[in-house]
Amino acid sequence: MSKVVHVAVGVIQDPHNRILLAKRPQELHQGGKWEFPGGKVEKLESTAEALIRELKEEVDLDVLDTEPLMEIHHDYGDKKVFLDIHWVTNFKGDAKGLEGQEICWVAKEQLTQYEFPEANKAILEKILS
Ligand SMILES: Nc1nc2c([nH]c(=O)n2[C@H]2C[C@H](O)[C@@H](COP(=O)(O)OP(=O)(O)OP(=O)(O)O)O2)c(=O)[nH]1
Ligand SMILES: [Mg+2]
Repeated sequence: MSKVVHVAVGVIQDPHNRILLAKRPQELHQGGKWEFPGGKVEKLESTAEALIRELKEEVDLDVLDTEPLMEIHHDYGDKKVFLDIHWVTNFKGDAKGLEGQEICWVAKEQLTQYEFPEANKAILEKILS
């Protein structure tokens, strides 16, 4: 039995109600698909700490405040994930793809035009409800 990867995920919303998406590098798990920025929670780290660290590392944003949105368990067959998803509506800075990844701010009603990993279906439903 492979163990579950605990991932902190941020649904980052700007004052124009746009959401930040990042493209997963092709060579990674679920590569080429769009994701909400985030990454693995490390040992001895809380989800909030992981989210703050990952969003700084990946998109250069300083998270000021987060709010729990939902939790998703998903089995991709080759990998099991536990996504701990938070709203991020209070942050500082201008988003940049610091790891060379493509990023974009997308109006909520345009989100359905992007290809996401399977686990994200439930997140999309929640955001759009
Ligand atoms: N960040 C993020 N990950 C997601 C989303 N949806 C989804 O299924 N995932 C999955 C894909 C990956 O298996 C995992 C994210 O882990 P990660 O980004 O830290 O790991 P990685 O693939 O970069 O792997 P590694 O090289 O760092 O070990 O969660 C999402 O919206 N955002
Ligand atoms: Mg990541």
